[in-house]
Amino acid sequence: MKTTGGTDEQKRRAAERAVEAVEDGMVVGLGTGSTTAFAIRAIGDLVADGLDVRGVPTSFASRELARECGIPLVDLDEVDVIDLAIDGADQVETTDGALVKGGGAAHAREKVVDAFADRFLVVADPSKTAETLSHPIPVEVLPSARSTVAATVTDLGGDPTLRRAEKKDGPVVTDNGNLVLDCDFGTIDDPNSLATSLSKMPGVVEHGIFAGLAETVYVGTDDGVDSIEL
Ligand SMILES: O=C[C@H](O)[C@H](O)[C@H](O)COP(=O)(O)O
Repeated sequence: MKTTGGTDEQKRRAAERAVEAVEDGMVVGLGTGSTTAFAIRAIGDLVADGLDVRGVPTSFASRELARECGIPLVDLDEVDVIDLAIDGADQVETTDGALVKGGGAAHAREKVVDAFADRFLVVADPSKTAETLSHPIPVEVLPSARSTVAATVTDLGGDPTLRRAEKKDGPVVTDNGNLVLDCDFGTIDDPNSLATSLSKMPGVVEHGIFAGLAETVYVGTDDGVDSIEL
């Protein structure tokens, strides 16, 4: 399910470029995933050198990593502002920066943090970029609404698949105690319209289309970083 085509070097370059925007005194949203992990480690190095920041984690995994890296943490409801959020993506539309997120099932908390942040920087590698979105959309659903949401997604032209756990029998259960339907809509010509339709479905907690939120996408390459300004 997750796109893993990029190299660690590409991910690290993108992440470290984004971390250049972190300044003393900031509250920083800490996304989830293998690319953002490089950013969290880089912020941890800066904290060890004396940088004063507080991080708002977006998942159990990002909280755990940030703790290991020595980053002081705060909960979202303890802050009035998030100055900057850094987060990865499963697919990035290069024309207007719409994203698909949630390959790690963290998109519900990520969307709250990324949308609330004054600046949202995306870190990615070239395997994530596309002219048009086509990655299946992760949809977090209340467990009791799994079948009704799946039926409505099918009516909308999508093909929903319950995300299965890899080292446990049964489904993936999110940090919020819900299930995930990966919904394949083929090529998505109008992400905003699909996002609106998914948001309206009773039982949907959050979907993985992040449209109109990112300020800049940093794409790490083999010899540098490409910036997509949005
Ligand atoms: O739920 C997970 C997040 O949305 C991740 O940011 C996304 O899946 C990208 O992760 P990675 O950098 O590991 O490809």
